[in-house]
Amino acid sequence: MTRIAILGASGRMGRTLIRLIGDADGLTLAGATARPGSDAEGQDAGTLAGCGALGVSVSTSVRSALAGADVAIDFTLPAGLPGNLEAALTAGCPLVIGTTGIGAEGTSAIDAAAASLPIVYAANYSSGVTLLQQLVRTAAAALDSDYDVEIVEAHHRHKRDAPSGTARALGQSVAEGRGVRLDDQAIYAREGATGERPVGAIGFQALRGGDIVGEHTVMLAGDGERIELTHRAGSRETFARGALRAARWLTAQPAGRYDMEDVLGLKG
Ligand SMILES: NC(=O)C1=CN([C@@H]2O[C@H](COP(=O)(O)OP(=O)(O)OC[C@H]3O[C@@H](n4cnc5c(N)ncnc54)[C@H](OP(=O)(O)O)[C@@H]3O)[C@@H](O)[C@H]2O)C=CC1
Ligand SMILES: O=C(O)C1=N[C@H](C(=O)O)C[C@H](O)C1
Repeated sequence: MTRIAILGASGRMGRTLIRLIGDADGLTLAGATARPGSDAEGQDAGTLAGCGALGVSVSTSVRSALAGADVAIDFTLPAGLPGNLEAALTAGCPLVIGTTGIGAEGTSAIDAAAASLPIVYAANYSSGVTLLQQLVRTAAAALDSDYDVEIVEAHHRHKRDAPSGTARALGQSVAEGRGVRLDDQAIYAREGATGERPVGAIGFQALRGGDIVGEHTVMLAGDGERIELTHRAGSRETFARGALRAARWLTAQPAGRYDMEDVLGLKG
């Protein structure tokens, strides 16, 4: 039995994860957290998730939620990351992190913690997007900068970061395929007299509206043709299933930072 703590239990992803844990063989909910001051504090995590009581109260103490957990899954917001990392390090609890918008500082903090803790970080836990990253790397390596790359993403109206973590990761795949640095090529906004498109630029466009779960298209536009590689998530369960798969896998790994390609065994 793998005992899992969910950090961000009151959120859209947290509640989806708890429902799946409630239904899964071999997984049990060991702890659950919400933001300090949250209305969810003290409620049964299963009741909150809509799958019936599981006997685990939502806590605002990450430390107490990790006591008795084999692994924790963090889908909170960037402000929650430092405290979650600190508590996981103190408890020696492996951590699967899905929070996006964490910036360079958050990435460095994850790298530092991964020196002594097994951590999986992925901006998108779906198998489809993990494969898409590989396809995009291959396409970008095969087609030179005569093909202009634009990455378009669409998400629900509640999303707080833009472009999405997945769009940034796909931009990183393009950069790796082309042997360039994403920071040198990224264009995140266009308005007014922009001038012509710079050769080799990697453009990003973010759409927000309604209940769109998450859609990403990488367009490679050349003269007379264009390729579009698209992933559409129809349900948050696709991310949650991937994160649970990562959690099971992580309990058997040594300290280090891993991604979803490691979990799925896609690295050569
Ligand atoms: N990697 C992936 O595959 C995916 C990543 N995501 C990312 O996961 C994150 C969560 O998404 P989603 O579930 O939609 O977001 P929600 O806003 O629905 O949930 C956020 C959760 O984090 C808690 N929280 C907010 N601020 C803090 C804080 N400062 N400290 C501790 N906990 C906090 C909230 O508690 P409260 O309810 O009390 O405010 C809530 O439980 C986002 O960054 C999103 O981009 C989303 C889907 C897939
Ligand atoms: O906030 C979301 O909802 C999602 N966030 C992730 C991201 O920023 O890429 C993954 C997914 O697209 C849903």
